[in-house]
Amino acid sequence: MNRVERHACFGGRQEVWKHPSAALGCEMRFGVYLPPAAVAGERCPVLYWLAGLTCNEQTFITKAGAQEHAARHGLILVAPDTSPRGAGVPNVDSYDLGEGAGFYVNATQAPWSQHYRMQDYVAQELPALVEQQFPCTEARGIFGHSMGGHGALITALRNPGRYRSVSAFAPVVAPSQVPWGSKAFAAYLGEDREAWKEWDAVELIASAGERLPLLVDQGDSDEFLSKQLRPELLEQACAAAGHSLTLRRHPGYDHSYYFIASFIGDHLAHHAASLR
Ligand SMILES: N[C@@H](CCC(=O)N[C@@H](CS)C(=O)NCC(=O)O)C(=O)O
Repeated sequence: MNRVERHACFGGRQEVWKHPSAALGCEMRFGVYLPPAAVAGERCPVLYWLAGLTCNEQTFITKAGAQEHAARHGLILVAPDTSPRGAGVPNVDSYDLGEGAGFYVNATQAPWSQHYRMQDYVAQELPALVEQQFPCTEARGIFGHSMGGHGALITALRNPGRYRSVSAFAPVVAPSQVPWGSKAFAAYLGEDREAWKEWDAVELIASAGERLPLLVDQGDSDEFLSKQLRPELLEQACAAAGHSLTLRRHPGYDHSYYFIASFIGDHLAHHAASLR
């Protein structure tokens, strides 16, 4: 594993690392923010951010403004890329499939199945690397945006006991029922919709093995709200299952990182309350 960037930031350090990924079969990069406590050698909890379509490991670290809050709470932030990339990795000329659009699933269909194993990467391989390299406690949280909000929800729901906290900004809550998710799942998982259920938060909520309370923020001027995000489906699923959900709808906010930056402090506080 090699460090490719290092910047002083709010008394701690923002870094970017690259490493060969066995799960994905390519080189991957991730951003890691080390709060002042971690720089001083104290073990800190780790909060994982999963970004949305078209993003990479730079998007969150340059746009969300999370470092100031992570410094205060003593949280390590880890922000991976959104898909495998590079020579030999299948891709198509489309912003919502292939590179930048891994959807945090393990693909089962050719040509995707050899490299597109983002669930194994974010839930297993990356935490193992991070916990080896940086001063971490065993407390993990996970959050994300849009496709990455979907990723955070399903990763927490599929791995009971692995995370202590979860939240999302404008998540794709029911990929099986919306165009982005249907397109990606048909390609990565095949046409059998039964196989999609284990990668769909609204489906997973009913039989969740653990009921971590969910914090979800959603802008009501989000251009993807009614077609792709559909938070009311998560509301209904949580009500039916007795799963705690705080869904906050914010008038005037869109889908961008300006929205994320406006409420990122609340999410860091939500995670710190469970992780510290
Ligand atoms: N209209 C966008 C659709 C994709 C999009 O909105 N991506 C969101 C996540 S789903 C994002 O965070 N984009 C990167 C950014 O805002 O920096 C595009 O084609 O780039």
